[in-house]
Amino acid sequence: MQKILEIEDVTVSFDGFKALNDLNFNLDVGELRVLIGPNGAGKTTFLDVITGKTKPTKGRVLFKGRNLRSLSEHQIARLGIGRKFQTPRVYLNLTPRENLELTSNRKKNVWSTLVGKPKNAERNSVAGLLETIGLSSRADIPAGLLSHGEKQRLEIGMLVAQSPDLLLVDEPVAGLTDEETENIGDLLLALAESHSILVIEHDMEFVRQIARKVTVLHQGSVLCEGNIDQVQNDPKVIEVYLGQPMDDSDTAHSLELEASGSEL
Ligand SMILES: Nc1ncnc2c1ncn2[C@@H]1O[C@H](COP(=O)(O)OP(=O)(O)OP(=O)(O)O)[C@@H](O)[C@H]1O
Repeated sequence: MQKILEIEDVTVSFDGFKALNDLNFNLDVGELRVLIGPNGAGKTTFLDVITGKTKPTKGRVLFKGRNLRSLSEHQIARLGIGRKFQTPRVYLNLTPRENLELTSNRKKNVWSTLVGKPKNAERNSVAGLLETIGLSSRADIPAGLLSHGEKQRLEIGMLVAQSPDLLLVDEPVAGLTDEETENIGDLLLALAESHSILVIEHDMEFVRQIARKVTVLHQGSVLCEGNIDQVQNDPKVIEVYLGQPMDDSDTAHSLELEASGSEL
């Protein structure tokens, strides 16, 4: 299977503290993977080394076989990596349609004339995207009037409008209702048919909805990888989530694991 992302022995040190520690990770082309781990496990740093925001102290990050070492964040984004941050960043006074047009146009000016693929362009047309993200009937109202979940879907649409090959999605369902959470899950599953996707998420019910394979990060390394049942029943994972002194948010994470029906 062809790899879209290869992380080889990556360490990131901050003043001697290893936020990532000899990390190895691969993502297949077309795969949808979920990354979980307790607070401070290195999840954000993991995304930062992929986007080039942080450079590895040691090791290599390859995207489509290309070493990203000497590339800037901007160059890496143009190679086809799109990142969605936790809080939606949409233009609230513009409509969803205008938000999507703006993102598509910006890309067109800069880049798509060079790499434009008609099929993708068609799929990513604004009308098609509005349908994909379930906002066709809300396309022409100010985005400020959308619910939090709808804004999240709009921002995912804006990301897709830039035609990335790899989508990095950071905690997309934090603070959403159950129904909105399920909508986001369905959207990511639909996008997974034509993209490689890496999602960071704590909500285990959501992880169960979308994940085929889960990677657990702990102290900057991969602790365990497998399907959701394998991961939730792995003694090492149980220990990490429940066997250590925890702050409040760690407790919240472990409770989510419990609530999801595992044997924890
Ligand atoms: N710029 C930095 N300088 C020093 N330490 C850092 C820096 N960035 C991250 N760290 C440390 O590295 C560790 C991993 O942080 P990171 O934010 O990647 O974890 P995380 O898994 O995303 O956690 P959370 O779930 O709380 O967001 C933490 O202990 C953090 O304090």
